[in-house]
Amino acid sequence: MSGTSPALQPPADALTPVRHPDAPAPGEPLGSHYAECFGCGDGRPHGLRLQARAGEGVSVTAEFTVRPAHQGAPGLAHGGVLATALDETLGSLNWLLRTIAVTGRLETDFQRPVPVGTTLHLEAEVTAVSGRKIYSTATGRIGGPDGPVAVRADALFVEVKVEHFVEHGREEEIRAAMDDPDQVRRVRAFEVNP
Ligand SMILES: CCCCCCCC(=O)SCCNC(=O)CCNC(=O)[C@H](O)C(C)(C)COP(=O)(O)OP(=O)(O)OC[C@H]1O[C@@H](n2cnc3c(N)ncnc32)[C@H](O)[C@@H]1OP(=O)(O)O
Repeated sequence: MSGTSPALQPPADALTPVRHPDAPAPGEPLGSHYAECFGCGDGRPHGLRLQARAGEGVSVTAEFTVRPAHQGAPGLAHGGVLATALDETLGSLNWLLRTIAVTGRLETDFQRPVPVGTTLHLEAEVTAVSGRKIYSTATGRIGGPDGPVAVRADALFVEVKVEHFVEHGREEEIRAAMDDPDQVRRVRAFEVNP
């Protein structure tokens, strides 16, 4: 069964998303936005280490290989981990818009089981923008980029100011990210428009 709730239907006057002029070229890897990110960082031993690259328009592709630490049932990926892979891929679209945004709603369909050792081939795109609301959709395929869809999601990201992280994040991590001498890493940690 699949379907999208009314909260994820863009309003009739929603705008077509616009790729930021400084967005990485299609095919270019986006790299991790934050080393400690469970979705894409190298600093988390059991993290997903998802690798995303820019696509055409406001779209990305990404891969994530399911490891034993990601199991739910024996030999199968945990559904929450798969939702994380979708969320991370969708979140990386922010870098093409150069908008700071967080997931407000994520609706996921799990259509096929995903065994350990499988590489999930993900694609995501922004479909519409309305004020602070960013509507997007993603699929995860197995067996190759053109293989059958195993998981899919529709999402609503909501634009926030950098204060969202500063006010709500634990101080020690915020401080460490803010004090990073590497300007690019500092900017990417919060996906802030430089
Ligand atoms: C740096 C990038 C990292 C990327 C990592 C991957 C992405 C993530 O996992 S982010 C982490 C998970 N997400 C979060 O922690 C977000 C927690 N939630 C919040 O902080 C708030 O609820 C937040 C910011 C989403 C919205 O709050 P607020 O800023 O007060 O906005 P609010 O006025 O309530 O809503 C704005 C609009 O969005 C809509 N909206 C907000 N939440 C939802 C929702 N869950 N479903 C549908 N619509 C929603 C509202 O209806 C409103 O619409 P309209 O403008 O038409 O009235």
